[in-house]
Amino acid sequence: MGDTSAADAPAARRFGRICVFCGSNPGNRAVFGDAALDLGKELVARGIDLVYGGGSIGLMGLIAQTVLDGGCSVLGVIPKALMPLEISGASVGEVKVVSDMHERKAEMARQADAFIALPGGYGTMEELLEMITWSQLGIHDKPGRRKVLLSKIAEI
Ligand SMILES: CC(C)=CCNc1ncnc2c1ncn2[C@@H]1O[C@H](COP(=O)(O)O)[C@@H](O)[C@H]1O
Repeated sequence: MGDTSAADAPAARRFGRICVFCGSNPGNRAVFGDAALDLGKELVARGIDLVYGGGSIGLMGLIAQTVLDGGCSVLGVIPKALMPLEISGASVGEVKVVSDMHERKAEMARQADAFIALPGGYGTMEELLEMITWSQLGIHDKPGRRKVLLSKIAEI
């Protein structure tokens, strides 16, 4: 009794901030948007902050707005060149502008304790696979604590 292992600790204590990769489009089925909303609400319920690709459109915008509205912090990481393409209107939460895609992924990985992929297109798959291979190569700086969580991926 009283000896709580890390595996038994509440999620909020194990994962302060989670990186979510997801589509820059809403997709062609309502279930994709539902999944983004559900995950956003779940992060809020567990007091977990979000790091994501910084877009205000598609599933990215949906989950970011849900987490922000729920009172958790949102950090978007986006290359300057992509801002006109992926931010429409106001940005969501704090936005960190980086120089390119490689720096974006590195910064997202640095800021996150774990990764989740929601439905998305080729960009989402590329990001997720890179995080998995970095883990395989030991590039993640806390390999024992980092986890890759694979959710549903669908081409949208
Ligand atoms: C220049 C270069 C190294 C390209 C490699 N390809 C990529 N690397 C990293 N993120 C990407 C790449 N292609 C798209 N993304 C990002 O992945 C996110 C989701 O894209 P998608 O809707 O799933 O499609 C978008 O923010 C998009 O900017």
